[in-house]
Amino acid sequence: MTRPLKLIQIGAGSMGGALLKAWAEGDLLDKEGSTVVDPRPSVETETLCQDSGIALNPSADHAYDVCVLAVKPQQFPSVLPQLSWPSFGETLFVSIAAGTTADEIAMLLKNQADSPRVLRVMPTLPAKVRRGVSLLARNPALSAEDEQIGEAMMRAAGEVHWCADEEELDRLMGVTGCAPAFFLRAVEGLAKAAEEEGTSPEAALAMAKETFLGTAALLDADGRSPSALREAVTSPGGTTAAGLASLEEDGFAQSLPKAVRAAYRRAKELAGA
Ligand SMILES: NC(=O)C1=CN([C@@H]2O[C@H](COP(=O)(O)OP(=O)(O)OC[C@H]3O[C@@H](n4cnc5c(N)ncnc54)[C@H](OP(=O)(O)O)[C@@H]3O)[C@@H](O)[C@H]2O)C=CC1
Ligand SMILES: O=C(O)[C@@H]1CCC=N1
Repeated sequence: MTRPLKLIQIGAGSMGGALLKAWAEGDLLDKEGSTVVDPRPSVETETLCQDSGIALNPSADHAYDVCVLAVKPQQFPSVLPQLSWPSFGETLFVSIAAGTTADEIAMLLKNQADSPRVLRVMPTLPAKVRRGVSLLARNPALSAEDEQIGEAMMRAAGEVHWCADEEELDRLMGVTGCAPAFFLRAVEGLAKAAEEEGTSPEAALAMAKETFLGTAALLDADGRSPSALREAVTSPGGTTAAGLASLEEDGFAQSLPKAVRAAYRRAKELAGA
């Protein structure tokens, strides 16, 4: 892939806005030839479009290399058939939605394009700072160039992992797409614990957040596995061992696999929503 991409993005909310920021900051896009559509764009999106030259809610039509579908899965049945850009002939559709399958999307787009090619991607919110992890699902309907384009887009926002198919993507989305919320829930929980011990809310959040960030930085820099680093924190017969034992008593070992399976079940429910 050598040429900058002309992109149209439908939806620039939480995740769409994060990806847009990563793409606008790099050299992946032909920004003057790209467009964002969102009926109520955030101030951040308005500013980003103004600064980068990306068009926001224009009335004029262009031809686009890629159309990113970034509305909620529940909005797909109403939004996709209404897309009114007639220049979708050769466009690759990239969906970031949980659950909704490539076949369902192609059906919803049947009035917009003949045999639409759909790549399903599951990004993560840290894409906003180019530290995302994106799952991409192989699809026999895609060409090698489609795969290259999809991979280049998601690499501009962090790491990529190709899944053999959509089923694998749905099974793994809890480990990637949802997991930032799981980690952040742990930060919230630790901050609450500090508050319960009499610390001010600001100091409680600061210590929980910095401990989380420091641990992530250590994991990144140190070279040891998470298990080895956990053991390095856990002095034999000490306080961490007591805390970990309490977590295990509460079923901690099972709770994350259970959460990943709950996300998968919800993805299946959202397919066809
Ligand atoms: N949030 C995340 O971390 C992740 C989300 N995803 C996927 O990303 C997608 C978007 O999720 P998220 O960003 O969280 O949701 P948001 O609700 O934040 O974003 C959706 C955006 O689409 C806008 N929108 C609604 N109708 C239209 C329309 N007709 N045309 C254009 N834009 C429209 C919404 O506007 P309004 O709010 O005014 O309705 C909103 O700004 C989902 O499919 C989700 O599964 C995937 C991975 C991670
Ligand atoms: O909650 C959701 O459904 C989306 C997909 C993964 C993260 N957020």
